[in-house]
Amino acid sequence: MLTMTGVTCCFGDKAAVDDVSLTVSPGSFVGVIGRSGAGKSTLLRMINRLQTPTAGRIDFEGRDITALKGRALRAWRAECAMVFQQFNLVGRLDVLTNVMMGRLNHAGMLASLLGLWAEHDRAVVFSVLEQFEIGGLAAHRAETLSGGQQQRVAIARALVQEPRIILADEPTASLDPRNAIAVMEALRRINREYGISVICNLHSLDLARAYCGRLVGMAAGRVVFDGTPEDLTDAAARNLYGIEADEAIGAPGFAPRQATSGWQPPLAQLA
Ligand SMILES: Nc1ncnc2c1ncn2[C@@H]1O[C@H](COP(=O)(O)OP(=O)(O)OP(=O)(O)O)[C@@H](O)[C@H]1O
Repeated sequence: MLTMTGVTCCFGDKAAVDDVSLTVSPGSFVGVIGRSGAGKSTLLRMINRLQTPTAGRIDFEGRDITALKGRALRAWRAECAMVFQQFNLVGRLDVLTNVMMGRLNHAGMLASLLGLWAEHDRAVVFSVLEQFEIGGLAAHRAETLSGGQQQRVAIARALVQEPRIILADEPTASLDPRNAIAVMEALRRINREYGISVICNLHSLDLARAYCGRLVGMAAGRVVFDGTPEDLTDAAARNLYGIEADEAIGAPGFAPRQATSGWQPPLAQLA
């Protein structure tokens, strides 16, 4: 269970996130929605401590995340993997090496630097690449891939980290609708088949409604909506997005696809 209590983050005298209290149950798929500047990225970045809260407290299963330092903080970051809008891959390295970086915590730094990956780690990575239909790209340099493929590589890297939570910050923002759906399907698969919680900032309300079990709406740093996609009426959405409503609500081409995959074994059994 992830719990945020009275969490605030100020930049100068402006509160980007203002007194937010939220609880996220294990295995949830939560979409954080709201117009640009509402505080969505700052909220996610505080959970993995890329940003330090100015006030309040974040707890995960009895651990005070806000107080973590050094090795304990690094361990927490391995437990809550982050996926970014701009993928954050090393472009000149191949896909396999990029995804292997997600295993650093398991494989050890020296072995990783020398490329001495254990058979088990390689097997886990290849299995995940296959699941995301990018196995054939393992030897390709990351910078030669399309945006949608790069984002699936980034999600594969997050998954092989074996995190408890995946924090995805606008993972579809730079993708066309088809690739956006492929990326959301990858996140859904991680959530459903591995039971990993996903907290995902999304600008497209259609994607948020189609893929998230719970929507948290932010405005001016505060939580102003918290409910299921069904609870979010068009009027409430228009209120949330203000002048961005047409862009967020009306984005065409995001018809959800049904998940096609069956159950897969957890990572530990893949190799
Ligand atoms: N490092 C920073 N320094 C100063 N101000 C910041 C910083 N990061 C965010 N802000 C401000 O905090 C507010 C919230 O920003 P944030 O990026 O969290 O919003 P957002 O909802 O994710 O927006 P977007 O959808 O455009 O990414 C904005 O006014 C932004 O300008």
